[in-house]
Amino acid sequence: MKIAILGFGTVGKGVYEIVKKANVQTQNLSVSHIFIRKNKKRVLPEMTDDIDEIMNDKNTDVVVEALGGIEPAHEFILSALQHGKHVITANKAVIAVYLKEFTDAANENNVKFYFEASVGGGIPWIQGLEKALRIDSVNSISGIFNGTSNFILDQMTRNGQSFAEVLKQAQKLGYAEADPSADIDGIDVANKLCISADIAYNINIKDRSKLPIFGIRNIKKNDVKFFEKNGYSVKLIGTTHQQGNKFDYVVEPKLFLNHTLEANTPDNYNLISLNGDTIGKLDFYGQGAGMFPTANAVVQDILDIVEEKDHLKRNFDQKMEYSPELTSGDYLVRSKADIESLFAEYAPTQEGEYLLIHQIPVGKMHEIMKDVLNVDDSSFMVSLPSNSSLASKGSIRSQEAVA
Ligand SMILES: NC(=O)C1=CN([C@@H]2O[C@H](COP(=O)(O)OP(=O)(O)OC[C@H]3O[C@@H](n4cnc5c(N)ncnc54)[C@H](OP(=O)(O)O)[C@@H]3O)[C@@H](O)[C@H]2O)C=CC1
Ligand SMILES: N[C@@H](CC=O)C(=O)O
Repeated sequence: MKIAILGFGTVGKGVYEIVKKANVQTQNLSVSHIFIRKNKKRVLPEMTDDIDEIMNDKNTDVVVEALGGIEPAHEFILSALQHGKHVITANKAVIAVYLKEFTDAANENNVKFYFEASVGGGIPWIQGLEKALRIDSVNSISGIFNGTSNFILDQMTRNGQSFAEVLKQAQKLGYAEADPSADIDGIDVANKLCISADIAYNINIKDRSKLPIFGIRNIKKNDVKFFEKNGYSVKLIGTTHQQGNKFDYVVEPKLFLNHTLEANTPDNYNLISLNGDTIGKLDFYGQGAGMFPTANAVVQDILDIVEEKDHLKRNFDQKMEYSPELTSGDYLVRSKADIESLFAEYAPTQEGEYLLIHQIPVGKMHEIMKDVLNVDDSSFMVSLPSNSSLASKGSIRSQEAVA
């Protein structure tokens, strides 16, 4: 099977090296082309800057898109599918927007569109979710979906390093996106959660402008210390629940007691959980970012094509409504501005530097936080786990589905 790799960065190079190493399973794979920019030096014989040469090459069976971003990735993926080539991509940004279009194009052209590496890096999460869906309805998904932010929060907690210092390390290690604001502002988690929810509920989330997303850009060493002193670790979490024809969806920092699996998920690792009606809670854990874990997931998809292993068929045509009120929770907010009146309905109490907000609908919390950021753009918020002692003493309670 001949493979063209579009983009020769962290993931593209990883795929190239795994294919070149050729063990028993991969020995029939070879790289036909590597697509690079026009201004780049061609240091390998497979390199080309001519995309048409790849699309028109009848001997190339699979295109691995590892460019990142929306365009030209979207254009090249569609074109490859229309030229009768299977496509594998790790690019969650483009899939989150065009999953249905790519799936339809793959079906029309009788080829495969696989994207395991796009969520959870090396973790077989999409495969696990699809397997669960063969039997169950999956009514919630939650977890740590971003390696860079987990690495940052983990290093800040364990080694007391500053945010800026650790972000640089994550970039050097190849974990961060080309524009790392996607990692730290929660956009990358949002993309991965959209893809997961689309598959789990067989929907096509189109309008993402109203979805509540709050990242870790504003977290300070002192926040991490305060949480630690109270027995908590902070993690950037993506969560979705489904109830009847409604679903919710949120990306936000959340506290976890120090003995929990989430609190003990280190470095670039991800921990993603689903809840199915017969399987119950199922956890998926592994490296969520980095060259070889991600490339491994890409090559696994290629091997599924070689072995003619079909993935679950979804048409993303169920109609479901996003509900900002399906879940409520307790939050801590740190802001230099006088914000108590904004939360007057939700029994705010002062906890040291923080305002503790009780049982507020998640959508409402995020809406008000936009106003808070308008008056102080360094404000930070964190969601509290269910039954947290901090919230009940007035000292930190919870996010619970209003079932
Ligand atoms: N790194 C990781 O751990 C993971 C990454 N991913 C996803 O995989 C994809 C690739 O990520 P990664 O390898 O880290 O990114 P990199 O930035 O390391 O690599 C992307 C490569 O593609 C090249 N490229 C971008 N646009 C073009 C273009 N228009 N024409 C030709 N070449 C282009 C870049 O060149 P240049 O440098 O000149 O811009 C670069 O060499 C992204 O979608 C990312 O979200 C998914 C899971 C994990
Ligand atoms: N930047 C992403 C890469 C993998 O998806 C992350 O840090 O998780």
